[in-house]
Amino acid sequence: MIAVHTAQQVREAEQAFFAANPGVDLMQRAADGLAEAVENFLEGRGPGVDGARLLVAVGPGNNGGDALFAAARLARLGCRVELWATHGDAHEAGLAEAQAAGCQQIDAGQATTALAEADLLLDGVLGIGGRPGLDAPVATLAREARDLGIPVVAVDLPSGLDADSSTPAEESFHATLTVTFGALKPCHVLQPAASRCGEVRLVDIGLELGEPWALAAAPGDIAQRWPLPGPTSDKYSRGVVGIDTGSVHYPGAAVLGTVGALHAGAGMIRFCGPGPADGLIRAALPSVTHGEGRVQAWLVGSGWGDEPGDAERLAGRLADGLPTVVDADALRLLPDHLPAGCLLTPHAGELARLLDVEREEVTADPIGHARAAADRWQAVVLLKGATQYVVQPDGAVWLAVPGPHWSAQAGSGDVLAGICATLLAAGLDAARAALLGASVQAMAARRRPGPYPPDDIAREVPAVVGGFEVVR
Ligand SMILES: NC(=O)C1=CN([C@@H]2O[C@H](COP(=O)(O)OP(=O)(O)OC[C@H]3O[C@@H](n4cnc5c(N)ncnc54)[C@H](O)[C@@H]3O)[C@@H](O)[C@H]2O)[C@@H](O)CC1
Ligand SMILES: [K+]
Repeated sequence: MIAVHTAQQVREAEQAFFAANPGVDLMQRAADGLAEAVENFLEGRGPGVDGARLLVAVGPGNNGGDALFAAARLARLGCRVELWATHGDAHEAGLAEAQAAGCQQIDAGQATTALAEADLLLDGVLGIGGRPGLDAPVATLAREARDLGIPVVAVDLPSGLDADSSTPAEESFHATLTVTFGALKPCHVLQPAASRCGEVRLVDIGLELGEPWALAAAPGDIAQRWPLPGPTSDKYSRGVVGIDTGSVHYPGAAVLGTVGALHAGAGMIRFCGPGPADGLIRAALPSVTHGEGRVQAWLVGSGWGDEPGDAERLAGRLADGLPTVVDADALRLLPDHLPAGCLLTPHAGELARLLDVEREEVTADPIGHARAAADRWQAVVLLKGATQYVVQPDGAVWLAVPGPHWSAQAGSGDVLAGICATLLAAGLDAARAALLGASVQAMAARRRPGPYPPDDIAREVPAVVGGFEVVR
């Protein structure tokens, strides 16, 4: 799992480092890592470092300082470097060093001309001390770089972003590569801000960071944690999933959830939903059984619509006291108390309704709202979207492996709820079920980028899971 820390946590670690190591200059470590990353980028992209033309946008703080010391190193390696101090002031020692190494200082007007001929724009305008958004001349440069297709390497984070927020300001740089120091910050991993960062490279500058703000899963984490069958496995030990989803109006959601549960490796599925879906599942998925019986976890809510008797339908399933995935329409009907080990799977709109707030409030602070729901219902919340947040009642946050943007389509959530129910039935706790379920669906979608329907992506899950056995 990859640790994510807030800007404040990084600042505190920096202060502690300076107190313990008074003679060490962290900016030089950052500049070393940054220069090396730019060098690799130029080598990988064709022009190479010798003779490459760099435009460096330098802000007033230490982010600009990092950029200036790195620029000096790159100039000494043969780059032709032009510097624009975007706010007049620039890190004094850094500027002196860059000029001594042969970097040329230019003004705003010259920066536009220099950009057109640059192989790369180094964005050292603002880092973790930046307020969101860009002043007009810098915003213009950022836009021109995009229009001209000039690659941007961002120092620490693309200027204009708030380090701690998933929501990007309208004006920011759009980086091809972001070179960050000490730790990943929320903007590097949370969509849609993360899409402004491009590839993210972390440079270790020796900071000692405490408890992370969140942990982000990588594919290897999922491979290590996925429950695989062994020589003593049978259908009961692998887990029996009870599915009570679908309605007269929405039978498809029930089919999709059942497809998801089956392709994630359920030992057995008992489908207990109403008529139309039951018939469709009988025809399409012959291994699914039908009717009541012993199960180890329930999946409820997907495709229920708004029917009289839904509250009783939910209460009846929760009365079993089993771990339950509560999805979609059942989220509107939550009682005050849920059995231990339940998983709520709202998207932003459903979470907003659950908490009686506007959807925009949830998208502005997804984690805060997911925490509020997890605390109120003492259940794990999987908040779905471009970033999938797994939030536990104690406030801990995990981030699932991200998927391609193609996954944003009707039916993905139904499949995901089915995958999670299989993992609950296999005995995983709700947080692990959510993390693994959301991640494996994303990994399956990554195998088939394109507008494939969610059931096609579900049918890709066995190949991903089969690969876990090989890795372990
Ligand atoms: N904290 C750390 O551990 C380390 C920080 N380093 C670098 O230092 C950076 C942080 O430096 P600073 O704290 O000096 O902050 P920044 O360099 O991010 O920016 C602060 C300056 O920009 C001005 N400013 C903020 N928002 C603005 C806006 N929207 N438009 C115009 N001006 C704005 C502020 O008034 C201040 O003068 C990091 O991002 C990183 O690049 C590295 O040198 C290594 C270690
Ligand atoms: K920056």
